[in-house]
Amino acid sequence: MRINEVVLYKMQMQMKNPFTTSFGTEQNREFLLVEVKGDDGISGWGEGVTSERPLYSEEFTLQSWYMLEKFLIPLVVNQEITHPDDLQELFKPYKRNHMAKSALEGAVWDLYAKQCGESLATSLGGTKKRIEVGISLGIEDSYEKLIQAIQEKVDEGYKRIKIKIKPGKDIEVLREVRKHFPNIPLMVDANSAYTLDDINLLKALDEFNLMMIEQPLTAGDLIDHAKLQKQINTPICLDESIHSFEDARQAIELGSCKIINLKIGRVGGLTASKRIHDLCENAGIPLWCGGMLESGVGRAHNIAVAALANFTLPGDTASSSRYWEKDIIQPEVVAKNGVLTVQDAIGIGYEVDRNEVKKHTVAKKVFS
Ligand SMILES: O=C(O)CCC(=O)C1=CC=C[C@@H](O)[C@@H]1C(=O)O
Ligand SMILES: [Mg+2]
Repeated sequence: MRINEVVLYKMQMQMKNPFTTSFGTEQNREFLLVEVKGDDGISGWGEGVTSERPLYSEEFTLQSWYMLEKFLIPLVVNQEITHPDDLQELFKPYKRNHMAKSALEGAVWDLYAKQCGESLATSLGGTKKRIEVGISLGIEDSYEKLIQAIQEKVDEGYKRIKIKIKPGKDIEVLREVRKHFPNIPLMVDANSAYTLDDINLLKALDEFNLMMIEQPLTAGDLIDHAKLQKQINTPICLDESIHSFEDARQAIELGSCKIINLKIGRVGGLTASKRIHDLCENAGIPLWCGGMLESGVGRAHNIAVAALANFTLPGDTASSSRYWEKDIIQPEVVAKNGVLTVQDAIGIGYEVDRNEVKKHTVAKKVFS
């Protein structure tokens, strides 16, 4: 497969509602799209899931743009690529920068699947045709608003509800939620807001019959999570501690978690995602696909990867309409009663709406 041209887009899209976590609030999403053009005018698309500020990890959009322009795109443009897996080796000399690598690698995977005449899910080895999804709710500023938001999403049929917690907004919030919703599948995401000094509070979470507690301790930590998991019944799910296959291998060996929230951008792309998937499948560690407030391109990639067999728990890939007045793909992603259908169409399975992309493009560069 020859990559004749690469187009880099910096996008700005206003989300319908602000999304607040323990480290900040986001509404005006600034992210990247990568388009790779092969022979016969076929394009592959990938999304860079950074934000304007390095709040989630050390990566941010301006830095990702530079990483792609200066180092990664030159390795790929005007090159023959035998298989998207080859990019792992090609990108190896450059450390981390996983979201930048994932944006370009994802576009090449989409092009590869289209040229093979199959869906991206199929190219990845995905077998599932339907995917159960949940929804991640940001921190609300009142109990009433949180209860109302949960009720709305339960009524829409989402298969699990994820709420954010942080010190001072945890036990009481969960008591209130469980008072209204004693039996819904419920999980919490702490986004690293706690330490082992909070052990008694973290033990108290066992009372709420949570599916899991996501990333309670420091980003990147495995040792303290392993100590914590031995002392609480609630399964720990890791997000910001799993940036690679190696992290996943060590987390499993140490017993740092019982579940992993896989994010394609965080681990450096679809090839790494497949490797982590296979490792976790063999170790009996279930996965679900996390979200980074993606546009439809990133959402499509998340659906494709969640078609792999060991993605057995509902992920965060909610409908496009939860985030955007109008998405940049057609058709939009629509979860029906908390279930998404994996597209049979080739590649990511959705058409990229070039007019919509143009409306939200604030910078663009063509490499050929
Ligand atoms: O895309 C979605 O709907 C999930 C959003 C979400 O929960 C997150 C987005 C980005 C960083 C995190 O704060 C958080 C997460 O931990 O998954
Ligand atoms: Mg998380």
